[in-house]
Amino acid sequence: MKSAVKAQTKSGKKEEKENESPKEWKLEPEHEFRFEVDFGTTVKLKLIEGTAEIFGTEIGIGPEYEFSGRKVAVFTWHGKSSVEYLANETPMVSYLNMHLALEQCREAARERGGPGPRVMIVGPEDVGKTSLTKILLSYALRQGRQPIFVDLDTNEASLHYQPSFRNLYVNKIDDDDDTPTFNQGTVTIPGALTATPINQILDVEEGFGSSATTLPSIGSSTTPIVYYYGYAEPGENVKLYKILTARLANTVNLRLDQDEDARTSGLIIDTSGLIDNNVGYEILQHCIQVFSANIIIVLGHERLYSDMARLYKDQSDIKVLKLSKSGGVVNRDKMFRRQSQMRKIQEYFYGTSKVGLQPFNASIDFHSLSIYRVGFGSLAPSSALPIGIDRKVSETQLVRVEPDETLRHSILALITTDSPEEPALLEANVSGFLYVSEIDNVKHKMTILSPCPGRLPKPYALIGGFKWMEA
Ligand SMILES: Nc1ncnc2c1ncn2[C@@H]1O[C@H](COP(=O)(O)OP(=O)(O)OP(=O)(O)O)[C@@H](O)[C@H]1O
Repeated sequence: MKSAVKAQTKSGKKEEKENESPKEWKLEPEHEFRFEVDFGTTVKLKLIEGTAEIFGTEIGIGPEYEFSGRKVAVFTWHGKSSVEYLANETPMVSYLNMHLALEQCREAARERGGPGPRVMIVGPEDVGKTSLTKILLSYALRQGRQPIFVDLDTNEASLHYQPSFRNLYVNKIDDDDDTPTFNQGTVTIPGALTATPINQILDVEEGFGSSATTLPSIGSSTTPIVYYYGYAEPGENVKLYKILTARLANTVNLRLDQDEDARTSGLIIDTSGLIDNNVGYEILQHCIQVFSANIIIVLGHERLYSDMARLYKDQSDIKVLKLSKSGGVVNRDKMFRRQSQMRKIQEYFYGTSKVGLQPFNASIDFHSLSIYRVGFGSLAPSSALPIGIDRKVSETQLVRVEPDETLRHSILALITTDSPEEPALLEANVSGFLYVSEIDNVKHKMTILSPCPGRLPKPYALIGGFKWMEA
């Protein structure tokens, strides 16, 4: 069988004119067609014949897929042709073998009724951790599994749901079983720690999500779980990051107790690229422990692999494995990362080019929303902390933020708690995000952009370090 793809570039924000004629590529078996698309440029891609996949998700023959601000690989297992400028050295066979090994663990788990593999993917920045996560999740899904995707990379918001259904504020937390829910049909933003049961095909254009029309009901076991850390880097507030990841792990375990398919399918955990052997290792070991990860895949880093293998050599229940980085993985500079973060926030409120959303502006009184920042640490040097508060305590100290000019352009995470006390506030799950567009100090009002109209569900919000400007 022959696989052929056609790609066409479109650029120029204003005219949106198609400025390149389509090109056609034919892929040999186990070859990859790689391309990078800048922000402001769009590449349309179409599979003409054969079979192909993008980070594990199959693309169909016929439809046009659009990419902007993305770095993409189209891979085929079956193609046949002789075009030598397509990449033929890909580690996809080793990724498939990894998947097959995980499948064996899942099958054994199903027979025993026990837990499936809890896989954590670790490595430095830009080695393809998120891409491997997508591939393993997609392959598992294609075999009828329902793994939970845990995203501990606060730099990115990989979770992307086609927001065809928006009813954020009816988000409910069932106090009895302590399983917070995050409504389907939303995207999360950078700074969030999330766990999402993957039971629908991943969206090839956006990375994660679903364009399926059948969405599970609110509060079902398939809705994502979201906590707000508020910063891009786990090292920014290590104590808070550890508290929230432990909390997320606990909630995931509760979810798994109730859902046999997810339990036997296991977890795939994507991590941040922080691997320095000081706080990076401390955080990794903490995450391995709280999620009871039993398969650690080290991607593209020999030293990290040998350190991890040494650290867990006496724990026979934990396997440390290594896989190589794909030659196609692209380094993203600070600017590109920042643009990706801003785009995710934009999409949270306004949707994507395919599924647009209409957020709502509202003017609310200062006193109708209590905003808290976690930690003095990120705000002030030790010498500037209030007397009697040391930095360790201050990292998780809740500080009430009085609205003023500095709040303008901030992102707020609305949390579902009835109590303004620690730890309820600190560890509450997120029901949605708001953007503060204006502050009126005279009238004591702020203008917020909200994904849905009406009253705020709970009057508490957390603020982190993210600022955004409406384009
Ligand atoms: N085989 C490939 N061909 C082309 N591009 C790729 C390939 N694999 C990954 N990429 C791209 O390279 C970039 C980095 O990959 P990815 O996000 O998977 O790395 P990461 O290790 O998760 O990075 P970080 O930890 O910094 O978030 C992404 O833009 C991704 O789309």
